[in-house]
Amino acid sequence: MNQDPKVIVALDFDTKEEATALVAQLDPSECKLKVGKEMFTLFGPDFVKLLIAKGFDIFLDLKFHDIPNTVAKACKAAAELGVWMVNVHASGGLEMMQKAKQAIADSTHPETKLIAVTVLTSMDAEQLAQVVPAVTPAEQVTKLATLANQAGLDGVVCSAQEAKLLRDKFAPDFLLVTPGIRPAGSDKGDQKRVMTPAMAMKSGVSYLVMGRPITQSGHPLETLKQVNKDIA
Ligand SMILES: O=C(O)c1cc(=O)[nH]c(=O)n1[C@@H]1O[C@H](COP(=O)(O)O)[C@@H](O)[C@H]1O
Repeated sequence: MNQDPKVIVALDFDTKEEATALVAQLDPSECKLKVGKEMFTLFGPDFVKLLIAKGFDIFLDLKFHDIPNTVAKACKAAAELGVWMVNVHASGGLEMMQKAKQAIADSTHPETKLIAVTVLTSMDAEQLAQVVPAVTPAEQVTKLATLANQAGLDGVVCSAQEAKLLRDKFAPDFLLVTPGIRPAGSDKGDQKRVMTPAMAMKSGVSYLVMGRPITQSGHPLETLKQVNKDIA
């Protein structure tokens, strides 16, 4: 029984029925689950609590980005739902991340992990240049991860392409959580900075976030089992 599965399945569905039909096939020893903006907006905290009650570790991916006071209170509220992990955007700044971390520490669930999104995996160099000039994705990821580390966060969301760089720079327990994971031959969709599951783990990633390659595969359970085998 694996107490700490490495795959986080992103539940990006617009009906509760589709999500629960998938979840019914899954076991908390095989994967964790991610609830993001779409499902949280549609179905709220009760949906999250239902998944927690089934024994899954839940990554509540709401990517908070606001003034420090607002983000701190939102992170406290998220932690007190009993989720395993919460995230903010590192570009919200050092003070925002420090206050968020402190709010979780002062909450009823201080063990909740807090990580920061660096550069979205859907952005390539060209798209990044439209918002932050004269910097490569790797440089920007490193800069924001350094800030998150300084703020005392548990880790970052980055692409697996930056994982080796960050793994060499930070302590082994600094979590690298990587979306943009695509098994060989699968559709990239809107993801730009991608890597296969096995390569990502070899690069020092802590957890793989996978949505469509599993949920839209037609046989999600088998796909998940194959990924778990590939990274074992
Ligand atoms: O924070 C995230 O989870 C996240 C950050 C990021 O940079 N890129 C990214 O794709 N995500 C999320 O990870 C999931 C990836 O899903 P797929 O592209 O379907 O595998 C989605 O739910 C995204 O919202």
